[in-house]
Amino acid sequence: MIDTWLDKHRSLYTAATRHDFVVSIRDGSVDLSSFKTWLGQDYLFVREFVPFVANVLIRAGKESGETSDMEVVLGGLASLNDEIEWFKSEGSKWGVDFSTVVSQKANQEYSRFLEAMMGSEVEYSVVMTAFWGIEAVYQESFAHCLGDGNKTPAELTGACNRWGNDGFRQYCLCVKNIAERCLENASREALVEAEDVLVRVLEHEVAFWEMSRG
Ligand SMILES: Cc1ncc(CNC=O)c(N)n1
Repeated sequence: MIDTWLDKHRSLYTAATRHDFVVSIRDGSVDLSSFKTWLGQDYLFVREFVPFVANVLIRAGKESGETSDMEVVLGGLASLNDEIEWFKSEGSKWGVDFSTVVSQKANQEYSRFLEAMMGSEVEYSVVMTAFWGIEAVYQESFAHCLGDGNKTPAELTGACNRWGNDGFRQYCLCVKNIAERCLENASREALVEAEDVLVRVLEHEVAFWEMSRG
């Protein structure tokens, strides 16, 4: 199901996973002020993403019928704990003071979307599809920066490894499998909604990368 949707929305998926900012990290031409802007905004995003994932965790425990779903999501939540610590150390490395960073419009809109996804009327299959999309865009984007022939600056490989590593890729595949299993049993209405939510995630991710332009 998900691969069919990605094929249908291929140009949007490519825009989200091969954005100029990501390509500039890979080819080494990245503007460091763009990187700092992204770092500050992403730190704020991740703080909003934690309650969303916690909500997914609760639903995985109650609604999934598969004990392994909860373990997969718990793994994701645990890595967000490390991630917040990583952001703090990157913030001091780059001289970005998160306490003064103001959430930009694209970030606020993404947060509002995450909040809407936490409503009990949103089906588990739809939430899982959104969750997969959010994680997969970062995995694909940063793995690209580590791929053959990259000229990624050494000081940025930490960021790329965080989401581009093989463990994160495996975790995204687990989330995708959960979403696919849920979509197999979903109603026609839920399928329409899940596709729409996936498209909106991709649009939010493109707008998020766009903030790095300053
Ligand atoms: C805007 C955005 N999308 C996805 C991720 C990846 N998930 C958790 O870190 C992220 N950090 N930021």
